[in-house]
Amino acid sequence: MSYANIGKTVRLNRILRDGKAVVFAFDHGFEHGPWDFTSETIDPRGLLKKIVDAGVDAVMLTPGLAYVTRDSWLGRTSLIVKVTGKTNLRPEDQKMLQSLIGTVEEAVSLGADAVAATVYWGSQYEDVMLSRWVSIKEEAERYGYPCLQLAYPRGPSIKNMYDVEVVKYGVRAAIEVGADLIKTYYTGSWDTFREVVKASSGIPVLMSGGAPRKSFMDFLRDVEDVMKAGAQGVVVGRNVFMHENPALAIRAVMKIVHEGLTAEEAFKTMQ
Ligand SMILES: O=P(O)(O)OC[C@H]1O[C@](O)(COP(=O)(O)O)[C@@H](O)[C@@H]1O
Repeated sequence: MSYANIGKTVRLNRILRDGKAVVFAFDHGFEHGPWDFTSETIDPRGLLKKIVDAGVDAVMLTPGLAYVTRDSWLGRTSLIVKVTGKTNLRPEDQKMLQSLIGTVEEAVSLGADAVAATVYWGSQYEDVMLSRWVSIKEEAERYGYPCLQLAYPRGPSIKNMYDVEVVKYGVRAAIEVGADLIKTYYTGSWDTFREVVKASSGIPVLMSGGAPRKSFMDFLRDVEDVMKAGAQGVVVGRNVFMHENPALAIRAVMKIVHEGLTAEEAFKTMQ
Protein backbone atom coordinates (compact mmCIF):
# COMPACT_ATOMS: atom_id res chain seq x y z
CA MET A 1 0.00 0.00 0.00
CA SER A 2 1.53 3.39 -0.92
CA TYR A 3 0.74 6.30 1.35
CA ALA A 4 2.87 8.56 -0.87
CA ASN A 5 -0.04 10.81 -1.73
CA ILE A 6 -0.42 11.61 1.97
CA GLY A 7 3.26 12.49 2.16
CA LYS A 8 2.92 14.77 -0.84
CA THR A 9 0.04 16.62 0.80
CA VAL A 10 1.98 16.96 4.06
CA ARG A 11 5.00 18.38 2.22
CA LEU A 12 3.00 20.75 0.01
CA ASN A 13 1.22 22.11 3.09
CA ARG A 14 4.55 22.74 4.80
CA ILE A 15 5.60 24.97 1.87
CA LEU A 16 2.23 26.60 1.14
CA ARG A 17 1.43 27.10 4.81
CA ASP A 18 -1.58 29.39 4.22
CA GLY A 19 -1.94 28.44 0.59
CA LYS A 20 0.88 30.87 -0.21
CA ALA A 21 4.66 30.74 -0.12
CA VAL A 22 7.74 32.93 -0.24
CA VAL A 23 10.67 30.76 -1.33
CA PHE A 24 14.27 31.99 -1.32
CA ALA A 25 16.09 30.68 -4.39
CA PHE A 26 19.84 30.35 -3.90
CA ASP A 27 21.15 28.11 -6.67
CA HIS A 28 22.85 31.10 -8.28
CA GLY A 29 26.33 29.98 -7.30
CA PHE A 30 25.80 27.18 -9.80
CA GLU A 31 23.63 28.91 -12.41
CA HIS A 32 25.42 32.26 -12.56
CA GLY A 33 28.68 31.69 -10.71
CA PRO A 34 30.25 33.37 -7.65
CA TRP A 35 30.18 36.79 -9.36
CA ASP A 36 26.49 37.12 -8.33
CA PHE A 37 27.79 37.63 -4.78
CA THR A 38 29.65 40.29 -2.81
CA SER A 39 32.32 39.63 -0.16
CA GLU A 40 29.32 39.59 2.21
CA THR A 41 27.01 37.19 0.38
CA ILE A 42 29.72 34.81 -0.92
CA ASP A 43 29.35 32.96 2.43
CA PRO A 44 26.06 31.13 1.90
CA ARG A 45 25.73 30.12 5.56
CA GLY A 46 25.54 33.64 6.97
CA LEU A 47 23.15 34.89 4.29
CA LEU A 48 20.84 31.87 4.58
CA LYS A 49 20.73 32.19 8.36
CA LYS A 50 19.51 35.81 8.00
CA ILE A 51 16.86 34.74 5.47
CA VAL A 52 15.66 31.81 7.60
CA ASP A 53 15.64 34.00 10.74
CA ALA A 54 13.34 36.35 8.79
CA GLY A 55 10.81 33.49 8.55
CA VAL A 56 10.91 32.53 4.85
CA ASP A 57 8.66 29.57 4.00
CA ALA A 58 11.30 27.56 2.12
CA VAL A 59 14.75 27.74 0.60
CA MET A 60 15.57 26.27 -2.81
CA LEU A 61 19.15 24.94 -2.95
CA THR A 62 21.29 22.51 -4.90
CA PRO A 63 22.02 19.28 -2.98
CA GLY A 64 25.60 20.26 -2.19
CA LEU A 65 24.72 23.72 -0.96
CA ALA A 66 21.88 22.30 1.15
CA TYR A 67 24.46 20.08 2.83
CA VAL A 68 27.03 22.87 3.31
CA THR A 69 24.44 25.26 4.79
CA ARG A 70 22.47 22.65 6.77
CA ASP A 71 22.96 24.48 10.09
CA SER A 72 21.22 27.55 8.62
CA TRP A 73 17.97 25.86 7.51
CA LEU A 74 17.73 22.44 9.19
CA GLY A 75 14.58 22.13 11.26
CA ARG A 76 13.80 25.84 10.75
CA THR A 77 12.28 26.10 7.27
CA SER A 78 11.30 23.87 4.33
CA LEU A 79 13.98 22.75 1.90
CA ILE A 80 13.38 22.39 -1.84
CA VAL A 81 16.25 20.60 -3.58
CA LYS A 82 16.95 21.75 -7.13
CA VAL A 83 18.12 18.66 -9.01
CA THR A 84 18.86 20.30 -12.41
CA GLY A 85 21.19 23.12 -13.36
CA LYS A 86 23.64 24.58 -15.86
CA THR A 87 26.67 26.79 -15.45
CA ASN A 88 27.29 30.01 -17.34
CA LEU A 89 30.69 28.63 -18.33
CA ARG A 90 29.23 26.30 -20.95
CA PRO A 91 29.32 26.97 -24.69
CA GLU A 92 26.44 29.25 -25.73
CA ASP A 93 24.34 26.54 -27.40
CA GLN A 94 24.60 24.30 -24.31
CA LYS A 95 23.11 27.03 -22.12
CA MET A 96 19.65 26.00 -23.33
CA LEU A 97 20.02 22.69 -21.48
CA GLN A 98 19.65 21.94 -17.78
CA SER A 99 21.68 18.93 -16.66
CA LEU A 100 20.91 16.58 -13.79
CA ILE A 101 22.86 17.79 -10.72
CA GLY A 102 21.12 15.72 -8.07
CA THR A 103 18.53 13.04 -7.39
CA VAL A 104 15.20 12.70 -5.65
CA GLU A 105 16.87 10.23 -3.29
CA GLU A 106 19.36 12.94 -2.24
CA ALA A 107 16.43 15.27 -1.57
CA VAL A 108 14.81 12.59 0.58
CA SER A 109 18.05 11.98 2.50
CA LEU A 110 18.35 15.73 3.11
CA GLY A 111 14.86 15.84 4.61
CA ALA A 112 13.56 18.11 1.85
CA ASP A 113 9.87 18.83 1.28
CA ALA A 114 10.04 19.07 -2.52
CA VAL A 115 12.30 18.76 -5.54
CA ALA A 116 12.67 21.39 -8.28
CA ALA A 117 13.67 20.95 -11.91
CA THR A 118 13.84 23.32 -14.85
CA VAL A 119 12.36 22.79 -18.31
CA TYR A 120 13.27 25.38 -20.94
CA TRP A 121 10.13 25.20 -23.08
CA GLY A 122 11.12 25.86 -26.68
CA SER A 123 14.76 24.89 -26.25
CA GLN A 124 16.48 22.73 -28.83
CA TYR A 125 17.01 20.39 -25.82
CA GLU A 126 13.37 20.42 -24.69
CA ASP A 127 13.13 16.71 -25.36
CA VAL A 128 16.15 15.93 -23.14
CA MET A 129 14.84 18.07 -20.25
CA LEU A 130 11.39 16.53 -20.63
CA SER A 131 12.78 12.99 -20.33
CA ARG A 132 14.66 14.05 -17.21
CA TRP A 133 11.52 15.71 -15.82
CA VAL A 134 9.48 12.51 -16.35
CA SER A 135 12.07 10.39 -14.50
CA ILE A 136 12.35 12.91 -11.65
CA LYS A 137 8.56 13.14 -11.40
CA GLU A 138 8.17 9.34 -11.38
CA GLU A 139 10.71 8.89 -8.57
CA ALA A 140 9.29 11.84 -6.61
CA GLU A 141 5.78 10.35 -6.78
CA ARG A 142 7.09 7.11 -5.28
CA TYR A 143 8.47 9.04 -2.30
CA GLY A 144 5.45 11.34 -1.97
CA TYR A 145 7.50 14.39 -3.02
CA PRO A 146 5.93 17.36 -4.80
CA CYS A 147 7.76 18.59 -7.92
CA LEU A 148 8.27 22.30 -8.53
CA GLN A 149 8.85 22.99 -12.20
CA LEU A 150 10.78 26.08 -13.23
CA ALA A 151 8.77 26.40 -16.46
CA TYR A 152 10.92 28.81 -18.46
CA PRO A 153 10.12 29.56 -22.12
CA ARG A 154 13.61 29.82 -23.58
CA GLY A 155 14.93 28.75 -26.98
CA PRO A 156 15.82 29.72 -30.54
CA SER A 157 12.22 30.48 -31.52
CA ILE A 158 11.33 32.35 -28.31
CA LYS A 159 11.61 36.04 -29.19
CA ASN A 160 10.58 37.37 -25.75
CA MET A 161 10.62 34.89 -22.86
CA TYR A 162 8.45 37.23 -20.75
CA ASP A 163 5.68 37.40 -23.36
CA VAL A 164 2.36 36.25 -21.89
CA GLU A 165 1.70 33.85 -24.79
CA VAL A 166 4.87 31.80 -24.27
CA VAL A 167 4.77 32.06 -20.45
CA LYS A 168 1.16 30.81 -20.56
CA TYR A 169 2.18 27.95 -22.87
CA GLY A 170 5.04 26.96 -20.53
CA VAL A 171 2.63 26.86 -17.57
CA ARG A 172 0.09 24.77 -19.46
CA ALA A 173 2.82 22.40 -20.65
CA ALA A 174 4.08 22.13 -17.06
CA ILE A 175 0.70 21.02 -15.72
CA GLU A 176 0.31 18.57 -18.61
CA VAL A 177 3.46 16.81 -17.39
CA GLY A 178 2.35 16.81 -13.76
CA ALA A 179 4.01 19.78 -12.08
CA ASP A 180 2.71 20.19 -8.51
CA LEU A 181 4.05 23.76 -8.23
CA ILE A 182 5.10 26.07 -11.07
CA LYS A 183 7.58 28.90 -11.04
CA THR A 184 7.59 31.22 -14.04
CA TYR A 185 8.41 34.68 -15.22
CA TYR A 186 6.46 37.84 -14.47
CA THR A 187 4.74 39.01 -17.66
CA GLY A 188 4.85 42.72 -16.83
CA SER A 189 1.28 43.37 -15.71
CA TRP A 190 -1.27 41.83 -13.35
CA ASP A 191 -3.85 41.33 -16.12
CA THR A 192 -1.46 39.37 -18.34
CA PHE A 193 -0.26 37.37 -15.34
CA ARG A 194 -3.92 36.64 -14.59
CA GLU A 195 -3.99 34.78 -17.91
CA VAL A 196 -0.90 32.82 -16.85
CA VAL A 197 -2.57 31.81 -13.57
CA LYS A 198 -5.71 30.72 -15.44
CA ALA A 199 -3.56 28.51 -17.69
CA SER A 200 -2.40 26.55 -14.62
CA SER A 201 -5.87 25.08 -13.94
CA GLY A 202 -5.46 25.58 -10.20
CA ILE A 203 -1.90 24.27 -9.85
CA PRO A 204 -0.11 26.88 -7.70
CA VAL A 205 1.86 29.43 -9.73
CA LEU A 206 4.78 31.25 -8.10
CA MET A 207 6.50 34.23 -9.72
CA SER A 208 10.22 33.82 -10.42
CA GLY A 209 11.97 36.88 -9.05
CA GLY A 210 14.07 37.55 -12.13
CA ALA A 211 16.85 40.07 -12.67
CA PRO A 212 17.15 42.88 -10.10
CA ARG A 213 14.69 45.71 -10.79
CA LYS A 214 15.78 49.38 -11.01
CA SER A 215 14.47 49.81 -7.46
CA PHE A 216 13.31 47.41 -4.74
CA MET A 217 9.97 49.20 -4.74
CA ASP A 218 9.56 48.16 -8.39
CA PHE A 219 10.05 44.55 -7.32
CA LEU A 220 7.54 44.88 -4.48
CA ARG A 221 5.01 46.31 -6.97
CA ASP A 222 5.51 43.24 -9.19
CA VAL A 223 4.93 40.98 -6.17
CA GLU A 224 1.71 42.90 -5.37
CA ASP A 225 0.60 42.60 -9.00
CA VAL A 226 1.11 38.82 -9.26
CA MET A 227 -0.68 38.22 -5.96
CA LYS A 228 -3.58 40.33 -7.25
CA ALA A 229 -3.49 38.16 -10.40
CA GLY A 230 -3.92 34.97 -8.33
CA ALA A 231 -0.34 33.79 -7.89
CA GLN A 232 0.27 31.80 -4.71
CA GLY A 233 3.63 33.34 -3.98
CA VAL A 234 7.11 34.04 -5.27
CA VAL A 235 10.45 32.28 -5.62
CA VAL A 236 13.05 35.01 -5.38
CA GLY A 237 16.83 35.20 -5.28
CA ARG A 238 18.66 38.20 -6.71
CA ASN A 239 16.12 40.88 -5.81
CA VAL A 240 16.59 39.84 -2.18
CA PHE A 241 20.23 38.77 -1.78
CA MET A 242 21.48 41.75 -3.83
CA HIS A 243 19.52 44.12 -1.56
CA GLU A 244 21.62 45.92 1.07
CA ASN A 245 19.51 44.27 3.79
CA PRO A 246 18.27 40.85 2.52
CA ALA A 247 16.40 40.08 5.77
CA LEU A 248 14.38 43.31 5.59
CA ALA A 249 13.77 42.70 1.88
CA ILE A 250 12.40 39.16 2.29
CA ARG A 251 10.24 40.30 5.23
CA ALA A 252 8.65 42.99 3.04
CA VAL A 253 7.92 40.37 0.34
CA MET A 254 6.28 38.13 2.95
CA LYS A 255 4.08 40.99 4.16
CA ILE A 256 2.63 41.33 0.66
CA VAL A 257 2.26 37.57 0.06
CA HIS A 258 0.98 36.48 3.49
CA GLU A 259 -0.59 39.65 4.93
CA GLY A 260 -1.90 41.26 1.74
CA LEU A 261 -0.07 44.55 2.25
CA THR A 262 0.41 46.82 -0.76
CA ALA A 263 3.92 47.40 -2.07
CA GLU A 264 3.92 50.87 -0.52
CA GLU A 265 2.77 49.57 2.88
CA ALA A 266 5.35 46.78 2.81
CA PHE A 267 8.10 49.20 1.79
CA LYS A 268 7.21 51.46 4.74
CA THR A 269 7.82 48.54 7.13
CA MET A 270 11.45 48.52 5.96
CA GLN A 271 12.14 52.06 7.19
O1 LIG B 1 16.98 33.56 -15.46
P1 LIG B 1 18.35 33.07 -15.18
O2 LIG B 1 19.43 34.10 -15.33
O3 LIG B 1 18.64 31.75 -15.85
O4 LIG B 1 18.37 32.81 -13.62
C1 LIG B 1 18.01 31.56 -13.13
C2 LIG B 1 17.86 31.83 -11.68
O5 LIG B 1 16.59 32.40 -11.47
C3 LIG B 1 15.94 31.62 -10.52
O6 LIG B 1 15.10 30.75 -11.20
C4 LIG B 1 15.20 32.52 -9.57
O7 LIG B 1 16.11 33.40 -9.02
P2 LIG B 1 15.99 34.94 -9.32
O8 LIG B 1 14.89 35.44 -8.41
O9 LIG B 1 17.33 35.52 -8.97
O10 LIG B 1 15.65 35.10 -10.78
C5 LIG B 1 17.02 30.82 -9.82
O11 LIG B 1 16.51 29.65 -9.27
C6 LIG B 1 17.95 30.56 -10.91
O12 LIG B 1 19.26 30.39 -10.46
